[in-house]
Amino acid sequence: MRQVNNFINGEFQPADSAQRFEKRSPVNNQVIASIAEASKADVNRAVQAAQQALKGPWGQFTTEQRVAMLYEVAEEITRRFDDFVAAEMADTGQPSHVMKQVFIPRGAANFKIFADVIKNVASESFQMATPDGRGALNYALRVPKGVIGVISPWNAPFMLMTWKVGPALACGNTVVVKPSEETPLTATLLGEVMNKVGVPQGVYNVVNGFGPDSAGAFVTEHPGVDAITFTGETKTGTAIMKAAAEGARDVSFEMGGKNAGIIFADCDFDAAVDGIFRSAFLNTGQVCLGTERLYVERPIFDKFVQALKTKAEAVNYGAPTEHGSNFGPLISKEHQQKVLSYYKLAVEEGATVVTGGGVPDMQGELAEGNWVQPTIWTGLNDNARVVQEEIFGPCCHISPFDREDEVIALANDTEYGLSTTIWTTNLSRAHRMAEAVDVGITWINSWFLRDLRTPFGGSKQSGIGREGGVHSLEFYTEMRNVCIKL
Ligand SMILES: NC(=O)c1ccc[n+]([C@@H]2O[C@H](COP(=O)([O-])OP(=O)(O)OC[C@H]3O[C@@H](n4cnc5c(N)ncnc54)[C@H](O)[C@@H]3O)[C@@H](O)[C@H]2O)c1
Ligand SMILES: O=C/C=C/C=C(\O)C(=O)O
Repeated sequence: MRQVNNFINGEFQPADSAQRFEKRSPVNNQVIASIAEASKADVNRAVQAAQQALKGPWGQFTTEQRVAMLYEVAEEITRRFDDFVAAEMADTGQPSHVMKQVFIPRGAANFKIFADVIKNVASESFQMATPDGRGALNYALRVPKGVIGVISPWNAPFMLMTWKVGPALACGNTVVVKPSEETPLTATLLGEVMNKVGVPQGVYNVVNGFGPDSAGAFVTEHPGVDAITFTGETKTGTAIMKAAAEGARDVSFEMGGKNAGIIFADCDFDAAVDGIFRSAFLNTGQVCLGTERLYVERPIFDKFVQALKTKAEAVNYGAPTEHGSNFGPLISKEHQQKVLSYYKLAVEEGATVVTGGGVPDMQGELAEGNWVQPTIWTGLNDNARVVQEEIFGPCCHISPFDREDEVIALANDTEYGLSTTIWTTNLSRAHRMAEAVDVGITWINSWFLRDLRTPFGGSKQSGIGREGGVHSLEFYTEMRNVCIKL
């Protein structure tokens, strides 16, 4: 069985305490790896290594040298593409085409984009008048923040972890990464890449373990960690923010969502059905940007529900290694139980189950996997728990609407504000809607179409701060103003 160790100061090391935990496959719940569980002492060593690296060669690198190194990291990820695809498929059980087309290429892209940003960003400068008439010149310097704690989730592990490690390193910081306990494999593989291309020891460290009273809390509570970037559930973000308050350390948070999809009758119908099918069911619904509430203009409501149902009923369940499978399991038994509890609750709350609502009939060892059916409901009020709470499964509730102001109010009736996907051919309406829906990311006639230079993040309880392009620099660098009296 695969033995996964922590990666500290450029070395793969078992835990100080020799403690380990098991990683199970989502497709059949067989144990596939044994993971070293980092103790407080291990996290301490990782933070110290990261602090030392700031003072060592990495701290002396010019921007050009860092940029060249990050390009090499991206190229080595691409050279080892198949290893990353295999590791991520083993961890998540998701289909190979999703890994190959979206998640693993994004890992390499996340290093390249921030190398390009840091290479091209200009420094801000202001000239000012002074009473003696000679004036003064101000200019801003950007310096690394220090050791960045990276706490990442399981749903798109490599993409979401590198989305933070890329900019952190581009800006000259060092990192201590705590990947999700459910998906440690690609963060570990990245350690091999770092060593291969010669990233100095201590720049990239990985400690494995859980959240509270474990590696997650040890990282976020460590006074040597200068700032924390986190992707995960809103309630975890709340706990991490409390830890970050000690020492008044900065945070960047990407958190939960209960994203609304809005379909107007004038949309390109087939494109809208395809887009919503992806947004509700890609990655078995385990995408923070996914649609769990759908509002469809009344004239096309019945036709839309029927079209989405037909597509949902045509998925091919299967392990990623099985030919033709395009729909994977949920990440864990625990998450399967959570999603199924919402399937039950929907019925109790009075939903009409259009399709799904249970577990598919799987054969052989796959019967032990964390499968659920893609599920569509109608008929619930907007205040039903199923319409208000993030489920993070392959499911959505569809309501009809009649007026623009009505659907804006419905879309905004949530504590979250991550993203929305709006389908209409009326450009004026698209602009109006984009201003009115209170989210960080609005997609018009598309979903999850990503330009990595754009600001990415959520409003309300979906996030704090924006990452992407130059916006990442706000968090990953400290800005200093220099004022020169002329
Ligand atoms: N907004 C976004 O960009 C975005 C992207 C992906 C996922 N998400 C959200 O992530 C969630 C799913 O991921 P998850 O279940 O892995 O999230 P999670 O919050 O349970 O865990 C995320 C990470 O935090 C760690 N953690 C848990 N408790 C901690 C604590 N007290 N201190 C420090 N670390 C702790 C976990 O071990 C894991 O590494 C969903 O809510 C989803 O919406 C958001
Ligand atoms: O599941 C959440 C997906 C988040 C996506 C990103 O963070 C990204 O595309 O950069």
